[in-house]
Amino acid sequence: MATTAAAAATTTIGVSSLVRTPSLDISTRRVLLYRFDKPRSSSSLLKVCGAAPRLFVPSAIASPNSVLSEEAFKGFRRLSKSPLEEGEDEEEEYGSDAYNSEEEGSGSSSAAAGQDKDELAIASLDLPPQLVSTLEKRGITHLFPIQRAVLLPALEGRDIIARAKTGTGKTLAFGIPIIKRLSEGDEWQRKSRQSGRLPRVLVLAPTRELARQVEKEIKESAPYLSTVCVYGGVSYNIQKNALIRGVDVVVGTPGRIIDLVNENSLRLGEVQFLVLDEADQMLAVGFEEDVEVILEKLPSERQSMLFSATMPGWVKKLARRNLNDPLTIDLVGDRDEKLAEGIKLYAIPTTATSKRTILSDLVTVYAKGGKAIVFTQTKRDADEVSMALTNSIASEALHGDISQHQRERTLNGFRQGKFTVLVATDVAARGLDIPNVDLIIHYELPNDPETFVHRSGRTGRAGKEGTAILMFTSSQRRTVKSLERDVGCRFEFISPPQMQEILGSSAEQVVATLQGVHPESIQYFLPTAQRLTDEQGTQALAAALAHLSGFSQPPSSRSLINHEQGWVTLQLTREPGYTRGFFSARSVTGFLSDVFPAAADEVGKIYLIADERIQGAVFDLPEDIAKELLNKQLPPGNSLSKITKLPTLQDDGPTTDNYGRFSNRERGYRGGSSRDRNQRGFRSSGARDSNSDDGLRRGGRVYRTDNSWSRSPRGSEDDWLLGSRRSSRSSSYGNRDRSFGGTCFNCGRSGHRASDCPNK
Ligand SMILES: Nc1ncnc2c1ncn2[C@@H]1O[C@H](COP(=O)(O)OP(=O)(O)OP(=O)(O)O)[C@@H](O)[C@H]1O
Repeated sequence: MATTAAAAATTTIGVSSLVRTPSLDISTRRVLLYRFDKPRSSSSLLKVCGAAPRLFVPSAIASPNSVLSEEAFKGFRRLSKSPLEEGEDEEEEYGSDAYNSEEEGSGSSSAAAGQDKDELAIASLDLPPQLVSTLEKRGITHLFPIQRAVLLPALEGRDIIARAKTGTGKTLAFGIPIIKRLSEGDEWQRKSRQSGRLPRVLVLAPTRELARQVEKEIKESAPYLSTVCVYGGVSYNIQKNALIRGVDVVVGTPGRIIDLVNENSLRLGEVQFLVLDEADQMLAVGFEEDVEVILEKLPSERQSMLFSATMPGWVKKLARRNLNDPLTIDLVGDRDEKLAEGIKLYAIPTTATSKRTILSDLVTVYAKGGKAIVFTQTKRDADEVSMALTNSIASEALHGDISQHQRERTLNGFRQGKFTVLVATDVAARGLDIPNVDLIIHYELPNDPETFVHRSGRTGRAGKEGTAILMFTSSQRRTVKSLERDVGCRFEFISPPQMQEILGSSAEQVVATLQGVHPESIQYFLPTAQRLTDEQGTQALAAALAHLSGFSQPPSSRSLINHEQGWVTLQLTREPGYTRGFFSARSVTGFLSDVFPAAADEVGKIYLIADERIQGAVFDLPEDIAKELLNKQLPPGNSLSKITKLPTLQDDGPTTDNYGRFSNRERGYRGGSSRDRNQRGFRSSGARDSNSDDGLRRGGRVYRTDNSWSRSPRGSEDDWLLGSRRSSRSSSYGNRDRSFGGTCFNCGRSGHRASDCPNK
């Protein structure tokens, strides 16, 4: 048997020799650190990695003797396909182009690359032909690194603890060896025909969606096995009937499995393979007790594989108690970037009021009509954000309060492209494998680095490219930096898309949609189109594009500072000779009072330009006021202009809107204003609601202290009280305990507030 032979070929070496062996170290680094340039095809993971990973990193709970199965893997291929590799019956078995054994020894790099790739070719492994063919039909022809790393030890029957980046094929990493082992031998032939047979494989998943996905992956790879998925929220009957008919693989969530076990519909006495998928998430969603109960009911003679992104104490304990001398396979590493290659990361500063407007612009510009998932912290946010988006972009919410039936309909609709934006909470979207998601938006900061990795990992799957954007407020800037450190990634900081970009992307999306219009429909419109073109030329087509893009009316201007509609950002610069003392925010308000008092009254945030050679500031004004101001005669030495791009601004360090000492921070709510805010271009529901919501939801987020991530001790809904009290204390009164990172308005020096200024 290939398995036995492979086991015999296994080389066992100690950890220290692994670490000391430079060639091994180098090749592993190649796997872990290689960056994608522009991988596009599903096999690009292989192209990029070249060789399979070589290092199994033992953890505290792993065997001290980790196994280097490189040689064994080669042995597995050689033994399984010896005629090919030894040059016997080559033509007869595989045809002349199946494998060029001469190239193997040529030493040319292309030959080496070919060899690496061939090494991973699924067809050249000793797997059941049916499995090879179903995988091939799904475009799966070569093993991904985690699949290669797991294959041999799993076939040897080792218990395994494994970690790999998101979307890199963990399901088939355990799926392929288990399917192979289930499908071989006389016992299988006999058992596969028995009705009422008991499951030999149990896969535990933390969420229904993940369980469904694992079921799908196994069913599609091995349709000849009976795979049943059991999870809560749907009727028991269908699941029970399937179990009664006889089953090979049960995939499910712990709660429903226990229910079925307790009423004797599911008997676990013949389970030979246990898989714990996303074990750390079992803890996060409160399944730890259920998992422990299920494990106690399993036969002790079995093989167990545990996949987990992190190793919290409970998972370690679980592994210690239930796994037998496990081999740890870690393809992530602690110091390397934990995100799959090919995911471009951006971070964008926002404010509570501008978030929703920016969100739809980000989707327009960065998803370019493709699929996007927006992550929120709470179910209510998911509903509200989805509702707000629906005005401009087809979108649906996914969270735990939505019935299982509707959740499945929503996911199918998203998969099929019936709508393009899914707004989801973390639990609902964990582990989802939706092909071709182009964009992930973290509308709210994730609770911890792992959640960030999992959210972002919904894009850039199976070697494809993707984009993830983190939205944050100025008070969260430090958390963003910590996230970079913890995840080992770098964000590119971006500004909200400019109107020109939004218009351009909207038009491109319309053009893409036009390609889907049926030629027969087009025929009906040709005469009118011809007439319009004759009369107006390209103007007619541009009008149609503008209308279809949702811009029948010219777009209203937007602030570059907080992106609110109906506001514009102006830049004031002053020649040095005309400045009395330091140029400060006070200088701006003084200037406005002199030139146009209404502008001084309405001015929004003021930021000083961070260029020592320029004395200047940028600030927001309502569009109509700005227009009037720009027509005023200015005092000598001052110049004022409407800008389309923000210059670099001085430290926005204060957690408060401190520049607003001279500004109208609460302008959306300020009583006593004589002006009608809606006329001013406020998005009447958008701006106001989003502000209050975000205030409400501020809790439940992580309060990061001492560089550690911690969930607030209280539940997310009432947590905001704690959070908002904290934040209101710091925003209204300033948090004097913290060092102040901004610039004093009085003397212009940094490090203290104007109220504490020694020169006041
Ligand atoms: N060898 C392969 N070649 C091509 N595609 C593959 C291969 N293995 C898996 N895939 C595909 O890659 C996608 C991601 O796989 P999978 O969902 O197992 O990833 P994962 O590592 O479990 O991700 P997550 O951690 O996010 O749950 C799936 O659509 C799967 O069918």
